Amino acid sequence: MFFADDAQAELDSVEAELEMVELQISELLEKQTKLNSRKNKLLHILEGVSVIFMLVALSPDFSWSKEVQAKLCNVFQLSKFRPLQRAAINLSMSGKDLFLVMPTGRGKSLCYQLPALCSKGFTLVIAPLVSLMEDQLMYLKSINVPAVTVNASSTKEDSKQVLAGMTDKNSPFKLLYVTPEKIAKSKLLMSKLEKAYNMGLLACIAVDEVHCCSQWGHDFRPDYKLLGILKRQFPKVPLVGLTATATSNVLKDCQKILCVQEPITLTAPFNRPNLYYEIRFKHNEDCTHQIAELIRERYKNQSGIVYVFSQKDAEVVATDLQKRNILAQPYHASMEPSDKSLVHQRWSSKKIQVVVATVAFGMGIDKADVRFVIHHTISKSIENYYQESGRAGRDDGSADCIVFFGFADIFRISTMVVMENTGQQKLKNMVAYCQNVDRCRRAMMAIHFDEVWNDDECNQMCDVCRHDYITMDITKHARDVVAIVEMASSMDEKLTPLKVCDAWMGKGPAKYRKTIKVTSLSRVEVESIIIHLLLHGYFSEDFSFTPYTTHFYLKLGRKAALLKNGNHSITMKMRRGMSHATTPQVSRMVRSGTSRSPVTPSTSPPIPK
Ligand SMILES: Nc1ncnc2c1ncn2[C@H]1C[C@H](O)[C@@H](COP(=O)(O)OP(=O)(O)OP(=O)(O)O)O1
Repeated sequence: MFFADDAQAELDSVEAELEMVELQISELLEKQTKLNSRKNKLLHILEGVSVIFMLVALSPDFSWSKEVQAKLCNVFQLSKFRPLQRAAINLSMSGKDLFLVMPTGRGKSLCYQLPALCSKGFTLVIAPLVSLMEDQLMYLKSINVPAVTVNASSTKEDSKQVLAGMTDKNSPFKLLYVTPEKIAKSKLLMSKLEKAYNMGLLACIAVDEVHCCSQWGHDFRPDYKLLGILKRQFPKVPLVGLTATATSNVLKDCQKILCVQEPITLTAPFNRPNLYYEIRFKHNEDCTHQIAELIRERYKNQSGIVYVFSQKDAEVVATDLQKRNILAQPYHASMEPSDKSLVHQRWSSKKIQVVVATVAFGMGIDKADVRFVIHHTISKSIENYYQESGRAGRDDGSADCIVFFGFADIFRISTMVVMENTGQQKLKNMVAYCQNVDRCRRAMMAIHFDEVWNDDECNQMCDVCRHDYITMDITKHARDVVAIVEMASSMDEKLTPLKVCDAWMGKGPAKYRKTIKVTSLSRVEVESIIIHLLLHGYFSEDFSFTPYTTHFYLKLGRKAALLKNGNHSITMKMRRGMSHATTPQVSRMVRSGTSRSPVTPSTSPPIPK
C-alpha cells in the first residue's frame, strides 16, 4: 500500500514535469517560428536595400526626376518628399512591383498619384470603399488632376465615357478608381483594360489597403482575393500595394494572392513620435464621465475621436457626452450615407468637437489636427488599434491615444470575433498589449510589426515609460481562482469571467461561498489576475452558442494542471500604485521594475511633450 502511494505520487510529479517539458518545447517552437520570420524579414530588407541602392543611390538622376519634382511643387503644392516617397516613386516608375508599408497619414497616395501624372496612359487604382474613392476624386479635382471612377453607382453615360477614355491615346484621365468587386464582376472593364494594356496605356496598378487580400490581415475582403488576375493578365505593368499595417506574413500572403513574383517591400518606420500612448483601467460606470472630463479639461476646443464597440454604444456615449455639454455626434455603419457625411463634414469644419464612432469611421478620414483618439473599448487587434489611433496628429503636432481597458469588453469582443480564424489570437495580442506594464508600448508594436526598435526612441511618450512596476508572485491566487472553475466544472456548471470574479470576491451564489476561498484583492487585481491566467493558458475560452447570442465561459486551460505541482509558481507584473501590493493578500514583491522618472500616478493625465 505504502509503495502504491509512493508510486502514485511520483507518477503525478513525473506527469507534471512532462507537461512542463511539453510546454517548454512548444514555447521554443514558437520562438523558432518567430526567429525564422524575423530572419526572412531581414533577408528581405537586405535584398530590398540592395535593389534600392542600385536604383536610387547609384543612379539618382532618372529621366523623370525633373518632371516629378516639378509636379510635386506645382500640382500637389508640396515642397519636399516625406521619407520613402521618392524611392517608392522611382521604383514603380522603373517598372518594379512594390509593397509600400507606411503609417497611416504619411502620404501613400502621392506614391501612385504623382507617377500617374508623369506616365503615358492611366493608373488603375483599386480601393476598398466608394466613399474613399470619392474623397480622393474630390481632392484630385481640387488640384486639377483628371481622375475618374466606375462603380455601382455610376450612371450608364458616365461609365460609357470612362470605358471609352481607357483606350483613348490622348488619355482624358490619369487615374481610374475602381472597387475590387468591379474587377471581379465586370467583363467589359477587363476587356477594356486588356485593350489599354496592349496599347501601352495601362501605366501602373495601385492596390490600396492591400492587406485586405489576406485573411490574416485585419480587414479581409473576399473580392481582393480575385485581384491576382491583374498581374496574370498584365504582367508588364508594375503593381504597387499600399498599406499602413501588415506583418511580414500578411505581405507574403498578399504577394501570393496578387501573383507578384519578386516585389520590393519598402517599410517606413511605424513609429509616430508625436503620439502619446496610454492605457487606463475602465471602471464601467464612470468611463464616459472620465472621457468627458478629459475632453473638457485637456482638449478644450480640440478635435478628437472616441471609438466605441457597437452602434448602440456610439449613440449612447454620444448622447452622454452631449448631456455633459460636449459637441459630440455618433457615426456608425447603419446611419444613412447623407447623415454620415454630414457628421464627417461638421467635424472636419470644427462645428462639432468629437465623433463617437465605431470602426466604420476609418478609411478616408484625413483630418490633420486630431488631438486625441480615445478608445472607450479596446480594439479587436493591434493592427486595428494602430490604424485607429493613427488618425491622431497627422499634422505632426502632439496628440494623445488613450485606451480604456475594460474586463467585460474583452469577452464582448471575443464572442464577436469567434468565427474569425485568427480572431482570438489577435484579440489576445491586443489584451496583452493593454495588460502590459513593463515593456514600452512602442516596443510592443515594433515587435508586432517585425520592426527593429530601440527603447530610447519612445522619449517617454507612453505611459509604461513613465511608470514603475512591481513583480508579484500570484501562485496562491491562481490556485484559488482555478479551483473555483474546477469546482464549477465538477458540478457540471459553466462560469462566465464575470461570475468567476464575483464568486472569488464572495459575491456569487451561496453554494459556492461555502467551498471557495474568497479573496480580499480589489476588483482591478482580481480582473488582472484572471486576464493574466487566460493569456498564459491557465484558463481558456469556452464558447457556447444560442440562436440569439454567443456566451463566453472560462474553462481550465492546458497549463492549469501545473498548479498541482507544489514547485510551480506564477509571477505577474503590475503597475506600482495600481495594485495593493503592500497588502498581505498580494504575495511578496519579487523585484521592482526599472525605475523611470518622472514617476507619476497611474491615473494622471498624459503630458505630451
Ligand atoms: N511630402 C509631403 N509633404 C507634406 N504633406 C504630405 C506629403 N505627402 C502627403 N502629404 C499629406 C497629404 C495628405 O493630407 C496627408 C495624408 O496623405 P495620404 O496619402 O492620404 O495618407 P495615407 O494614404 O498614407 O493615409 P491612410 O493610411 O489613412 O490612407 O499627407
